[in-house]
Amino acid sequence: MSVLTCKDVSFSYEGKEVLTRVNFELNQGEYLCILGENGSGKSTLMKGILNLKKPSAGQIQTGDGLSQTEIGYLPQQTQIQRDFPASVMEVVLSGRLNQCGKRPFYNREDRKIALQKLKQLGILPLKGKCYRELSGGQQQRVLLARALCATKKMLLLDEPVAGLDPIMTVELYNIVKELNQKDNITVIMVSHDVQLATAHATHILQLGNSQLFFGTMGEYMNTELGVRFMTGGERK
Ligand SMILES: Nc1ncnc2c1ncn2[C@@H]1O[C@H](COP(=O)(O)OP(=O)(O)OP(=O)(O)O)[C@@H](O)[C@H]1O
Repeated sequence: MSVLTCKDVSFSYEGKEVLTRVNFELNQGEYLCILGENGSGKSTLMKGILNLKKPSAGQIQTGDGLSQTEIGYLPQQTQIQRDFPASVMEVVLSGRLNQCGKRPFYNREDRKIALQKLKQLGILPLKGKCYRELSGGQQQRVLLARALCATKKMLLLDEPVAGLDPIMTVELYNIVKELNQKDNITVIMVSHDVQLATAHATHILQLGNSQLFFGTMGEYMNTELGVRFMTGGERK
């Protein structure tokens, strides 16, 4: 049974369609990389999967025990978010907000999970530090720990390595690979960094305001589009 299904999904802003008829299914433990040029609809689809934007047509369904509120999300970071004046622990704990329901405070279980995720990502010693004083790579680990507080099943990552140096970039992709391969977390990632981002992907979805390709990585590399995109003939 699929964990996520997009059936004939389209999106519009102010009546203008920006993404047309997307169709794909993912199973638990798969790793999808969403590719496409600027403005091709990648972030819009991410918002749809997170239920932050309603499709203008079609349906997005979660299954196999996953609810839409249980998806961990690592958003694209803006400068304002980079300067967020909160402690690392506060940022990570905020990943538990959806699980709090009507409860207006974090409980012991929330704190236990936040500490586990900090430890898992090797950043426990940073827990009392101010988020805005961390390096870009440390900040992304904190945001990943926050996203993991929201889910055991599915992670959505929107440009997770933007602004990171090459070493931190490889480190972050390796962490995501481990979460996918060891913990069987389904991964959906948007990245500009085609070669590295797709290295561990099982599936590719390429958008160009409609669906240009969906299939396995192997199938993608057998298409002219795949070869052109992966070898740099077409950027982003
Ligand atoms: N809030 C909005 N209001 C109106 N149009 C929007 C809005 N957000 C996005 N769009 C338009 O929808 C289209 C798809 O945008 P989207 O951000 O999903 O693309 P993207 O593939 O994520 O781009 P990028 O790689 O630049 O982040 C673009 O033409 C964009 O201008």
